Amino acid sequence: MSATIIDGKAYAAGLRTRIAEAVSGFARQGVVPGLAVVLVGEDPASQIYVRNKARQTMEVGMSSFEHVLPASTSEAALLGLVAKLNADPAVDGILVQLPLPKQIDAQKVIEAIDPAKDVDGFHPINAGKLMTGVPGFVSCTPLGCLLLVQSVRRELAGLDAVVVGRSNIVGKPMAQLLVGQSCTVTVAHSRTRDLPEVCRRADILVAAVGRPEMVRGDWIKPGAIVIDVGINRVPNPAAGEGKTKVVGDVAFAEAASVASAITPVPGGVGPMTIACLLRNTLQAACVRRGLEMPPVDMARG
Ligand SMILES: NC(=O)C1=CN([C@@H]2O[C@H](COP(=O)(O)OP(=O)(O)OC[C@H]3O[C@@H](n4cnc5c(N)ncnc54)[C@H](OP(=O)(O)O)[C@@H]3O)[C@@H](O)[C@H]2O)C=CC1
Ligand SMILES: Nc1nc(=O)c2c([nH]1)NC[C@@H]1CN(c3ccc(C(=O)N[C@@H](CCC(=O)O)C(=O)O)cc3)C=[N+]21
Repeated sequence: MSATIIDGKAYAAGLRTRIAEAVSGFARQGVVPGLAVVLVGEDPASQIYVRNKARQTMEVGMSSFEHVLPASTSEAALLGLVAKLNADPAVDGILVQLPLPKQIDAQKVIEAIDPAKDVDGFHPINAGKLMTGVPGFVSCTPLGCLLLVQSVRRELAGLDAVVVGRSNIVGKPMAQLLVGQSCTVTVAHSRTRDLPEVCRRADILVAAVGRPEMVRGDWIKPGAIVIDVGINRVPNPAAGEGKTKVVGDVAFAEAASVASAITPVPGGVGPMTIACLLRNTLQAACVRRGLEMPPVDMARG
């Protein structure tokens, strides 16, 4: 293995420390940023994950408002809660955990969130701002990915970037951010012809597909920076019957022998997503109160 392993867990911890410092500064002025997280349904993995967010929110000194609703919740009831959170002055950021149960139109819910509190950056207003280069909220996962790329390479202008995946929450905003850094960006997806060949052109390869270890070592350009967004739970018979483990969308060991830098799963993009959520909540708290956003996004954590 020759690649630098990009330690997202450590970077995220550094980012949270800088956020906590900024929050304690604001606390002296009587300002406490607040994040509301809404979970619909009892999926145990999501519950653990939402609890994790709540813990990290409180650890940086922010208020956390957790709303866990039954899977049978109606769209109207969820829209009602969103309206209440929009109007609540103690709430700076609102995150409604996706996916939502099928009786609820997720797009309707996303569009109901006040864009000034949309710390996920999923509202069309914020997506449009990203596309047009206007400051707004940038989706947490792509933002975290960009910070990790920049932790190993500051200047990205002119590099060829390939993003595999075109979802609204990861692939598309990731591509926009890389265009913003003057990369030449290709967005690949399930209809892409000869995906391995497309990936081999990438100086920066971002895999956001949701297919365990799909990207192989021989798809990687020697010296490339590889960012693995995938979170896939797969059986792990080596650890015992019925045991599982989490793997990314990239075959890690193979890729690490070709790339110059690579993010692991777990411990790469995932922890950055939550840290960026807290970062965006701080931004929301600043913008809503006319305060200046402290510089928390330095390169190295
Ligand atoms: N680490 C983190 O913080 C986060 C991780 N994730 C993880 O990232 C992954 C992607 O998430 P998300 O964007 O929400 O997923 P989606 O399912 O919304 O999108 C997946 C994308 O991958 C494309 N795709 C699927 N199969 C192939 C294939 N065989 N070849 C090429 N492209 C393919 C799809 O193409 P098409 O559009 O043509 O269908 C689609 O654009 C998942 O593993 C998810 O768990 C997600 C969010 C946060
Ligand atoms: N409105 C909304 N916003 C989201 O940002 C959002 C969402 N809905 N729905 C689900 C996806 C997924 N996602 C992850 C965040 C952190 C980790 C994370 O911290 N992962 C750790 C642990 C992985 C594990 O062991 O399970 C790691 O990669 O090291 C993973 C996945 C945010 N999402």
